[in-house]
Amino acid sequence: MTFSTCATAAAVSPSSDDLVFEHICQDLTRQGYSIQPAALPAGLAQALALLASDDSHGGYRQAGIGRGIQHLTDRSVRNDQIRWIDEQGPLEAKWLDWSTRLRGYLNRRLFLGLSFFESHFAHYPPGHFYQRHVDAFRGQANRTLTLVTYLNHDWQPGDGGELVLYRDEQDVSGIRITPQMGTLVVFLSEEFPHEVLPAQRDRYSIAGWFRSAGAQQLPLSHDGQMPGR
Ligand SMILES: O=C(O)CCC(=O)C(=O)O
Ligand SMILES: [Fe+2]
Repeated sequence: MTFSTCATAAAVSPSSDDLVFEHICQDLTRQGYSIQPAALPAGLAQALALLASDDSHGGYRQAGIGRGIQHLTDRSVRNDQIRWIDEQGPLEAKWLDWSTRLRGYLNRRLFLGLSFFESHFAHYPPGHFYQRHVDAFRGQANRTLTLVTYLNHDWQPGDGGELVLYRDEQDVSGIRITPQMGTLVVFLSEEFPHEVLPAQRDRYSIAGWFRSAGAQQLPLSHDGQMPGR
C-alpha cells in the first residue's frame, strides 16, 4: 500500500497524544510500521493493565484463527486467551476513545478511510505463544491496520514473549519488540508477518485492528467471539 501524502503537523500546539500520532503517521508513510515505546498515556496504560489481569468475571476465552464459521481453535498456532473489548466500562470507553482519536488523525493525514475498530485483551500465560502469521489476507479487504499495546511492568530480557515483526515474507530475522508497559506497535495488517515468542511470565496486551470503509463488518460468530480471527 502507498500513501498519497502525510501533510505536516497542524500549527496549533499539539497534545502529547498528537505527537505520538504524528510519529506513527510519519513511520507508516516511510516504512509501513511504527514502534513507539511508552506512548500510551501512563495512567490509561496502568488502569488497562489492572483490568487486563483481572479475570474475576471469567471473560477470557481460548483464541482462535480464521473467520466466522471457519473459526478454528488450533493450539499449535496460538494458545493465548482473549477477551473482546466493548464500551461497557468507563475504562474500555477511554481506550476506545483514544483509538478513535488515533483513527481520526490517521484518516486526516493518510486518507486511509479507517472506519471501524475492534480490539481484545490478550493473556499469554508462561509458555504461550502465537506462531508467525499475517493479520489480513490480500484482496479480502478486511483488516487494514494492526495496533498492539503492551500492559506489562518491568519486562526483563529473560521474560521472552517478544513480538517479532518481519519486514516481508522473505525476512527471517525480523525486529524484536519487548512487550513493555505502554509500548505501541502499529503496522499494515496485510504486509507484515509477525509472531509472539513463548512468554516466560504472564504477558498482557491489547491487540486491535482498524478496518477501512467498505470492508466487511461481520456479525458476532456463533461462539460469541468477534469475527476476523
Ligand atoms: O501481542 C502481540 O504482540 C501480537 C499479537 C498478534 O499478533 C495478534 O493477536 O494477531
Ligand atoms: Fe497478529
